[in-house]
Amino acid sequence: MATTLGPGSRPGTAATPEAGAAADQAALLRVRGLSVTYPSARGPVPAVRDVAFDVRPGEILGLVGESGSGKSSVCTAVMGLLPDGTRLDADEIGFEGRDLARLRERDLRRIRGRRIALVPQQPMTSLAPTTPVGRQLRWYLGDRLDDPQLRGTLQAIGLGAVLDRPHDLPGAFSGGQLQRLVIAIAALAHEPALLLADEPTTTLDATVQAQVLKLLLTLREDLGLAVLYVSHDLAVVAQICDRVGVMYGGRLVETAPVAEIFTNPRHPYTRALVAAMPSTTPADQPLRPIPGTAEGANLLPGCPFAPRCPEVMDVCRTAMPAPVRRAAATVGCHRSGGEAGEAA
Ligand SMILES: Nc1ncnc2c1ncn2[C@@H]1O[C@H](COP(=O)(O)OP(=O)(O)OP(=O)(O)O)[C@@H](O)[C@H]1O
Repeated sequence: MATTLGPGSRPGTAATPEAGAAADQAALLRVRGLSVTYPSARGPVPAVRDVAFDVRPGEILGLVGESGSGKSSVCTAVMGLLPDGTRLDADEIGFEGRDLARLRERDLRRIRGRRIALVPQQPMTSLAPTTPVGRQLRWYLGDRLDDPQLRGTLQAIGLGAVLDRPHDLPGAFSGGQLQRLVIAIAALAHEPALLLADEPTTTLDATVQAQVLKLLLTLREDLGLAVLYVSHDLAVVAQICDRVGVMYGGRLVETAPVAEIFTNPRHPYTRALVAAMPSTTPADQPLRPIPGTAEGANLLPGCPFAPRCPEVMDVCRTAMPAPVRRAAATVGCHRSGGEAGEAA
């Protein structure tokens, strides 16, 4: 697609990832020491534990992991939308020169939706079900909706049906159309620097999913948007991400450029995840699911993957390995990370 979405060009991506301090300084979002603990009748639930990562301008960072690994909680923490009573600890949630972990709600509200926008799993959670779509578009885009160039853009990203039927309610459109509408509103209303997309294609079939992924790539290309893309599906992440963070039991066990996740996975959990993908399994061989379950992994004092790890050592059960930088990757593993790496 032509670059028609708006002014500004893509300010650079992590296609060639840098390691070390230079990369840290270039971060748009810089998360350090992030922990999220929910209260529950059975005691505190440590959902995210001492997580650190960067999202660089114009970069798409995937956050993958199985259900319950803490991906959504990371997004909710960054947005400052954790439920009341939840404990948030963070050395830093740095974004455009401010520490979101230390901002008052009033100041966070000015950033939410404007500089950081959220694309939810279910588009209907951010649309008003009884208000025609045309009116909702106008709420967010105002008079810009009459601009032929913007209308052309909306057409080009597959929202022609929404423009042609402005009086219809959201329920009259397909899930894929509504998800594109929500993404367009999130990206075009204020032109944020960062989009948090939490499993935005989970409920869509493969063809529509591909259209939504293409839209995100277009927005990144044309507006320079950075995206934190949450998914349990490594195959989806492979299609759009520059780098991938792998979560397990509330920990970020590995972060690496997307190609390395597939060709040179360093953490045993990442290796098991890649081996379990249908696309990496020859057609005549059965899938290789990871034995055991992740139940209770977030409560373990050592590496959360230790009980299922084929390479486990005694130390893995008692001490969480410190993340170590190895080339462009960061890995937290006593066996794979500890040899010649540099402390991350
Ligand atoms: N509001 C809450 N109160 C108590 N526990 C919660 C709450 N929200 C999430 N959790 C727990 O925190 C852990 C992490 O949940 P989270 O939703 O962040 O994981 P996830 O990786 O995004 O999972 P999914 O892919 O299923 O959304 C889980 O054990 C979950 O049950």
